[in-house]
Order: sequence, then C-alpha cells, then structure tokens
Amino acid sequence: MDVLKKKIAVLAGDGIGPEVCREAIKVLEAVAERFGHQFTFDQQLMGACAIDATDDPLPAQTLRACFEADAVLLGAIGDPKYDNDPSAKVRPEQGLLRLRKSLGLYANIRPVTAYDALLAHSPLKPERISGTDMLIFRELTGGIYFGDKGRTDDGQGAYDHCTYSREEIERIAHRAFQAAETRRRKLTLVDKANVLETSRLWREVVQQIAPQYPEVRVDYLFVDNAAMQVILNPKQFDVILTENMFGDIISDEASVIAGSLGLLPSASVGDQVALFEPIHGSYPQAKGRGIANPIATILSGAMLLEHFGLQEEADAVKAAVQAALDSNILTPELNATSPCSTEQVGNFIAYQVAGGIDCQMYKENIAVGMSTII
Ligand SMILES: NC(=O)C1=CN([C@@H]2O[C@H](COP(=O)(O)OP(=O)(O)OC[C@H]3O[C@@H](n4cnc5c(N)ncnc54)[C@H](O)[C@@H]3O)[C@@H](O)[C@H]2O)C=CC1
Ligand SMILES: CC(C)CC(=O)C(=O)O
Ligand SMILES: [Mg+2]
Repeated sequence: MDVLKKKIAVLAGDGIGPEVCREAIKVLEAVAERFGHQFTFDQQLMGACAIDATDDPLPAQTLRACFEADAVLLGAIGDPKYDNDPSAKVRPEQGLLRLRKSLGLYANIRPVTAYDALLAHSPLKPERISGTDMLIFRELTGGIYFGDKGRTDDGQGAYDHCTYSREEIERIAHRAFQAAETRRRKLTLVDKANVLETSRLWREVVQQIAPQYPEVRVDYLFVDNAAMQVILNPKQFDVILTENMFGDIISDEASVIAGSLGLLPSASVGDQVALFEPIHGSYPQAKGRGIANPIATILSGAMLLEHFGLQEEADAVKAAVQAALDSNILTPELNATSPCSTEQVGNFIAYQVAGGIDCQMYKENIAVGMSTII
C-alpha cells in the first residue's frame, strides 16, 4: 500500500489544551506506525498563548499553517485573566471565532454516546441514557456569536445582534439531513421560533428542504423544551440541527449523558480544511495537574482519520478508547478510587492502537509507578 502522507496543523492552545493534544498526537502517531502512514504535526500558537507571544490571538502564521495543512487539530483556548476582565479588548476567544470564520467551518458535528461502561458515572438514571446515540449539528460561523456587538451610546446598555441568512441555514441543513439519512432517519430542529425571527427563518428553510429527504422524519422543538428533553429522554434524538449558541449549550448539557465533558469530540467542516477539537474548553483549574481527560481530543483524532477516509484506522482508535473505558483506565472525574493520569490514559490507548496490551498488566504497571510504558 502507498504511504499516506498528511500534514496536520496543531493548535494546542491554553490550559489543558497542550496536555490533551499531546495524547491525541501520540495516538495518531501509533496509528501511523501500525498502518504505515506518515503524519507530520505543525504546532502553532492560538488563544491566550498567542496573545502573550504576538498580541494577536490568531497570528497570520497560524492561519497560514492551517490553510496549508490537510486538517487541523485543536486543543482549547481561554484563560481566567481574560474571563475575569470584561473590559479586555483582545481576547483568546476572538482567535477561535476568527479561525472558524476564516476556514469557513460552518458545521460543527458533535456525537453524543452513552457508553455502557460509564452508565453508572452519569448522574442520570442508567435506563434513561443507555443506548443514547445522537449527532448534534451546530451551526458554527453565524448567529449571535458573530453579529454586531457593543455598548449603547450612553454606556448603560449592551447589544449582541443575531442574524442568519437563508444560505447559512441551507448549507448546514443539507449536511444534517444527509447524516440523518445514513442513521435512524430522524432530524430535530431546535430553535426558539415562538420568539425569534431568526428561528422562524430556520423553520422555514428546513421545511422547504425536507421534501428532498422524504425518508427523514422532521420534528421541531423549542430550545427550552429541548434542554429538558435531552436529559429526560435522550434516546428520542437521532440528529439535532441547531444554531450556534443553542448548539453550544445543548451539547455541553448532553455531555452529562456520556459521563464527562472530557469525552465529547467534534469535527468542524466547511468547504476548505476541516478542524477537529474536543467540545470542552481550556479547564484552567486542571492545567499541569495531569487530571484532564484526553479522550475527547483522542476521539476528535478518530474523526480526523474518518475525514481522511481512514475508517479502519479510526475504528482502531475507537476500539482502544472502548478498551480504556471497559478497563477503568480513566482520569479522576470518571475513576475516583484508582485514577489514571492524562498521560497514562493516552499511553494505554496509543499502546492498544499500536498492537495491543494486556489491560491487567497495564494497571499493575501503573500501580507500581511505571507511568510511561510507551
Ligand atoms: N473551544 C474552546 O476552546 C473553548 C474554550 N472555552 C474557554 O475555556 C475556559 C474555561 O471555560 P469553562 O466554562 O470552565 O469550560 P471548560 O469546558 O473548560 O470546563 C468546564 C468543566 O468541564 C469539566 N471538563 C472540561 N474539560 C475536561 C476534561 N478534558 N476532562 C475532565 N473534565 C473536563 C471540568 O469539570 C470543568 O470544570 C474559558 O476561558 C472559556 O472561554 C470554553 C469552551 C470551549
Ligand atoms: C468561544 C466559544 C464559542 C467556544 C465554545 O464554547 C465552543 O466552541 O463550544
Ligand atoms: Mg462550548
């Protein structure tokens, strides 16, 4: 087989970003070794670390590297020094939003799975969440996050405008319908059409597109009800389609079904280079402590492999993650009694991908302090 050569731009970012990216890269390197591919990783600055180095959260060099890459792997950005300073004019999140816009990443796809091995870790009743398998299509380059924002002239008020064009809705709606066709053929549009004009446009466009996908059953939920239904009866959902802010909120909420925010990956796609990132943020409280769960980023790596058309390789990563879950090789938020570190979880998954390892032996190695066996 020909050697597949791919260049991956890595924007590790802030907080736990570099720690979780390190483990995802380790796993992708194990994939390359086992399957005979060549992946090169081009590390670039974005977020608070980029502001520190260049005064710009998305330096031109970083953007150029993304355009020159076959895919982008992102950790997370954000730092409390900006979160706690509402007057800061330059902010890490501006880099992320500008990146999404510049790369045209209009569809953010967030799978939510209830793993049998973790059912007991969710605060939700196992029988309610068992078997959950939903795919959230979050619009990523429009809506209120990108509208005009500012303070009123008297300085006593503020505004954030929410706008959507028909075209912005159509392009992600088609992707969501196409995904639903390959799954359980149900699409739920989450909006606030009883109040918001933008939501009424979303309904109008989805109703117009729906006849092109006759096998897909469409239903509509207001976002407040959806927020409740997602945890009350998550199994009712197949594909959820929604706008930017609602998707941001609903997907963090849905991570409670999986058991941890540190488990949910995502793919952001558009017409150019695609980007893969965990749905969580920079979790600054965990920075440098080795407690961050790397699985969301590792699974984002699996989505990256699928994007390259490497299904067998992606399946190998998912199987290795499953082995970690089944063997309780997990970070402290999911395993309080015998927790593993970020690095140990990454090592185990990479080792599994590279050729397998006996789980019991690995646990014994961890117990005697051999944290780096790969
Ligand atoms: N895509 C991105 O880069 C995002 C960046 N942010 C930024 O991240 C910073 C922190 O924001 P927060 O609201 O605290 O959200 P966050 O997602 O960083 O953390 C929220 C909570 O989720 C849990 N968590 C998150 N990641 C985890 C992991 N890998 N393993 C285990 N538990 C994990 C922790 O309990 C944490 O307290 C802010 O500066 C924010 O702007 C927030 C969301 C997304
Ligand atoms: C800057 C935010 C929009 C990041 C975030 O919360 C996300 O993408 O999920
Ligand atoms: Mg979010």
